[in-house]
Amino acid sequence: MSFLELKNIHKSYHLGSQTFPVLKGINLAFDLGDFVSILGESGGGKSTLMNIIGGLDRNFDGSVTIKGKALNHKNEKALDTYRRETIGYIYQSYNLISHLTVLDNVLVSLDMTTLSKKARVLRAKELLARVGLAGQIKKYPNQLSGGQKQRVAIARALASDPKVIIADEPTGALDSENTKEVLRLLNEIASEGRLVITVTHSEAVANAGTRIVRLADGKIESDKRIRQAYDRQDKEHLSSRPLRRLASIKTAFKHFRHNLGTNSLIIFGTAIGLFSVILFSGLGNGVSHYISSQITKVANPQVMSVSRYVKDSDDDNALSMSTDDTPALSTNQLDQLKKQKHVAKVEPTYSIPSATVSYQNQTVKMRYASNWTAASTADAIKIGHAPKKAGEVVIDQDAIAKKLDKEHYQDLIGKQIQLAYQTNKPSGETVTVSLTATISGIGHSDSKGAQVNAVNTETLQKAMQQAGLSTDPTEASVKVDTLDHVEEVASSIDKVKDGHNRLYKTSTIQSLIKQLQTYVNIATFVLSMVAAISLIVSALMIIVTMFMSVSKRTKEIGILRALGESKRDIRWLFIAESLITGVLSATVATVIAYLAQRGINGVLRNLADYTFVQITFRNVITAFFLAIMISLLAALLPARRAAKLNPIDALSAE
Ligand SMILES: Nc1ncnc2c1ncn2[C@@H]1O[C@H](COP(=O)(O)OP(=O)(O)OP(=O)(O)O)[C@@H](O)[C@H]1O
Repeated sequence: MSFLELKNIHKSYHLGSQTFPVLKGINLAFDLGDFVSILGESGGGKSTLMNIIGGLDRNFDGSVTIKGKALNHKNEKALDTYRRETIGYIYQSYNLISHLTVLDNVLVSLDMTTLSKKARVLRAKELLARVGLAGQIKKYPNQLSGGQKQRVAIARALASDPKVIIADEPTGALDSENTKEVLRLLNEIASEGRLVITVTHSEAVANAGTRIVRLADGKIESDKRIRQAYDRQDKEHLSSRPLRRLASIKTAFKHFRHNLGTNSLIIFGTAIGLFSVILFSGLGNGVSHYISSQITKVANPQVMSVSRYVKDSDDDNALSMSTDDTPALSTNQLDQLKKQKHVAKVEPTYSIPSATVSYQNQTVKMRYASNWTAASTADAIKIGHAPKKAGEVVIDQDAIAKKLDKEHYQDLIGKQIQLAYQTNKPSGETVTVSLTATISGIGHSDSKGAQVNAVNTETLQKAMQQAGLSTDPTEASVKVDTLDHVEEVASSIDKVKDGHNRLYKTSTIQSLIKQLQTYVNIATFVLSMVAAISLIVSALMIIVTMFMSVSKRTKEIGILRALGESKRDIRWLFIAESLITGVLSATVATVIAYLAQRGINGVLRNLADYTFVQITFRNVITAFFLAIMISLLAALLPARRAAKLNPIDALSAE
């Protein structure tokens, strides 16, 4: 039994409806230790036969057997393994990978062996030293002479320790000196117990081997042994494995580096889209935090106001206030509110629409006042303290205090004022409520027009009672134990029923913040859409680049397939390159976004003492996620196309 046998091989090419038979029943048997030359006229089918022997061609009739076992040409994986383990190729045009160094060209094949990284590099260096290129390992193919290139190709063909070396016109492009060296090497390879099959036009080359097979008209014309075959030494063979993923990533990275100029532009273009996503999200964060901080300054978000629910009123509107027609909350109802889960405190809220303040001999009009509750913002009190004790009052700095004593308004603390206002009893009768209180603090609101005038609740209630008014409020302020429970408490109060009728209506400042934040989110979304469009452009850019890369690298794909890489390896090669582009783009985008954040915040700080752009870690992660998704999607089609290429067609690409 011979090592490799061709049995009744028939092969035809089809052009339209025409059939061109090229091989018409080839039967050949090859043994290890032989250096066989196949001679024949041009177009006689030599290369076609080599592609069949080498496991690149699957469409033929007949069979190829290795050690008596037929190769299954239908099984692509089996063919990948066959090429990887058994076959080494040497071509007339060298077919080295231009963006890899001499060493890396040899390592491509070694990356599909089970050797350790160190052993792979060592073997590659040994093989290159054997072909006389020890000093050239860092060079790129275009820095080598033709003879040197062919010697790299020989080293690469031997790298995975294959039993069969197929050499297609290996000396066709070489001068006589280099031809001699290559033939010496091929003989040496055969003498190691390998089978060397070479295709040639040259009688001189053929005569350097051990056996000459002549092809004519698609058949074997003659098969002559001219020298005894070398001794077969069936040595231990290097074992192979599918290509390491990391090796694909490394090759992708090397190609990426090789085209750094173009790739930098693509990265920059893609980064612009990602940068806008990060920056706009950061701006959205900053603005919504700004809005909530401004609102929190005016009111306490942990407190909600509750009034009686009136049908047909514009309920659920966070900004709506109770009106004169709203029924009052009874003491029992205030108790009911206090019993709700997570409620910390319930206080009645009274608003005084217009009052007069008298101090010594002066009288000043007070546009608005209320009682002091948890909803009042302690932040607004600039001098003194809140009117928490009976008989205390806080007055507004500009509207009242400065009018009473322009120069020394601070000295008003501790002084007594009289406050009076008129209101209607339910019967329609007008009454005057008046009280005397000590100024405990002077307030100043940050929001324009708002006045900080507040009377101690107990004091106001007493004055109301004296005027014959009920102290049942139309509104109550309900303080919740923690901010997280505000929504929950509001919805449970809204659900309280008296029989079938809903009793209360809540209004939380949190819903106002939420409402405003919705606007900010909408604005951020619109900006993100703009960013998304530039991301789509970026994705298209990557797709086009990848397609261009596939057509530029068609030959490389053929070479890698011939070396035994599978379709999956090829697909992964392009996906890896696209992913590298995506991840680097996201990195560049993050750096630019942080720089822009610094610049913009620096400028805006002059307008308001606030950091408006607040890029979070989550924004950055989102950008990376988007970049990875985009590059994966962009690589999908080109990578598929690359993987689908027929290795023979790919190899013959210019
Ligand atoms: N993909 C193809 N489609 C159609 N015809 C093809 C194809 N490949 C090769 N042929 C034809 O098959 C025949 C054999 O081609 P092949 O390349 O095997 O010949 P060869 O003996 O290697 O020639 P040369 O010595 O010139 O390289 C030629 O007539 C060629 O035109």
